[in-house]
Amino acid sequence: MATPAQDIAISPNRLARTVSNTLSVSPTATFHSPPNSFGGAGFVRTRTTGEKQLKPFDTQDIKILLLENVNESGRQKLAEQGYQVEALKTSLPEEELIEKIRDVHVIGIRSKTKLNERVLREAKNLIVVGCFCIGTNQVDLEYAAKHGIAVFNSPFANSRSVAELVIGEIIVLARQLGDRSNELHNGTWNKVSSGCWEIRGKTLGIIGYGHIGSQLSVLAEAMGMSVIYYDVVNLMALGTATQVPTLEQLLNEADFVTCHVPELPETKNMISAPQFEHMKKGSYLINASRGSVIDIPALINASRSGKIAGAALDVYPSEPAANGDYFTNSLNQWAEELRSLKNIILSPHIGGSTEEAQRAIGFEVSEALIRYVNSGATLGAVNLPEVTLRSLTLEERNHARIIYIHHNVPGVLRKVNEILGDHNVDKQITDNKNEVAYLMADISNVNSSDIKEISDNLEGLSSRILTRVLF
Ligand SMILES: NC(=O)C1=CN([C@@H]2O[C@H](COP(=O)(O)OP(=O)(O)OC[C@H]3O[C@@H](n4cnc5c(N)ncnc54)[C@H](O)[C@@H]3O)[C@@H](O)[C@H]2O)C=CC1
Ligand SMILES: O=C(O)CCC(=O)C(=O)O
Repeated sequence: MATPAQDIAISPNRLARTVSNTLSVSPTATFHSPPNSFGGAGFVRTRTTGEKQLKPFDTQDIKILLLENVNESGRQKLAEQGYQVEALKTSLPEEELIEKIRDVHVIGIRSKTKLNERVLREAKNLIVVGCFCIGTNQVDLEYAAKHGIAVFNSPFANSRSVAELVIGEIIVLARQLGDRSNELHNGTWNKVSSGCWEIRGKTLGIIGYGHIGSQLSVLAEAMGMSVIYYDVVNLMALGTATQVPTLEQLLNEADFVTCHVPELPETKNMISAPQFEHMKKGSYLINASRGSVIDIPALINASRSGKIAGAALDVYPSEPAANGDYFTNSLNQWAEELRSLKNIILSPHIGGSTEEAQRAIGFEVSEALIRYVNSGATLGAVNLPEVTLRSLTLEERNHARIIYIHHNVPGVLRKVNEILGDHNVDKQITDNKNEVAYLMADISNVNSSDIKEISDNLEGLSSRILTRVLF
């Protein structure tokens, strides 16, 4: 038998074939018989660490759809696992998405693809969603959890990029640099200082002091700004920043107001006509969070009246699906009016679009997906309880990992353990989030015929949402 070190050296194709030592049962997937290698002399190890690599079923059977130009680092990592990966540069119209999603076990998206109930209902084989971004508002997280679909994101890999963009925008707005640049592009020299300012000594008001807001706070202070912030949570101030108790106070005091809150019902139109009233005359507004946070017609009025001296928007209620698409009134009815305003920076949702951020997100999210597909660990999942078990080792032959996602109702553990009762349950862990519970158990003394029986019995329980057996 090959030693683990020798196994590492085998060709990728052979590796992909030979690691097919596990199976998974989803509500609709057909049962995959354990390969002959299960428990036999041909059992192949893929790591040198003594850790046994579990695989859900033949690796080449795992189908992954990546949309919205997910970074190559992520695509490559997933492909290296032997999975079938299809990567598209754009998001898809809903009907096309529904056609495609029926077939896949894993989908990777960014902020544009809407995985709503209508779409997820058709995703019969889907076990996991990777949001290659921070925001997860584009996914119906509750529906996904109730159907055993885990959702992962990258909680802070692009935070710094957004914070740096905002610093740039503060200076560009204060100096009317966008307008000057446009004028000169059009052949007009217009050297002015009226209404142009240094940012030193000005007050930055940050709404939402999370990963991005707090990072921005540090950068802004380093540039000589005073920072105040408003957040629904009481949070430790960095540097000499100060938390203010109300949004109104922040709006009254800030020269620059910047929004870094998630898309929630409570943050919809958080800055609308009454809030513009509270802002200082000649102040500036920045939004690189979500398009729903600012009432754009109210912003257009505030700009036309001179209440605000400028604004920078990176996000919009409706955003084009692909590069090259038009940003016109057919997309947002006020688009052309917005485009005509003075000292308004409009960027195409690029807050997190840097090489550094996209590469890091590609690695981070693809790793979470691989971990989930191969070992069932939910660490970092945003909609399921976070559950993990230490890896099975190479010595643990004829062990299987049971993953049972179920409704959180009384008596389930007893029934599950009755089903697992003929085997030694080496380790078991369970946790719940809202109405959904996630159970992982490693059992030993399992042979290939037991696996189908265990799986069928678990699938027969009324509490079952999704069963997977990895070995
Ligand atoms: N333009 C872009 O490319 C990007 C945009 N984003 C957006 O930025 C948002 C913020 O990102 P992070 O800082 O990482 O999120 P975070 O979750 O770390 O911080 C959000 C903060 O907002 C606070 N908050 C929630 N509701 C609030 C309310 N009603 N009023 C005041 N504060 C409230 C929270 O308590 C939290 O401190 C994301 O949800 C995402 O939508 C994120 C990355 C890139
Ligand atoms: O880069 C993207 O596509 C989305 C960035 C973003 O808005 C996020 O990370 O939430």
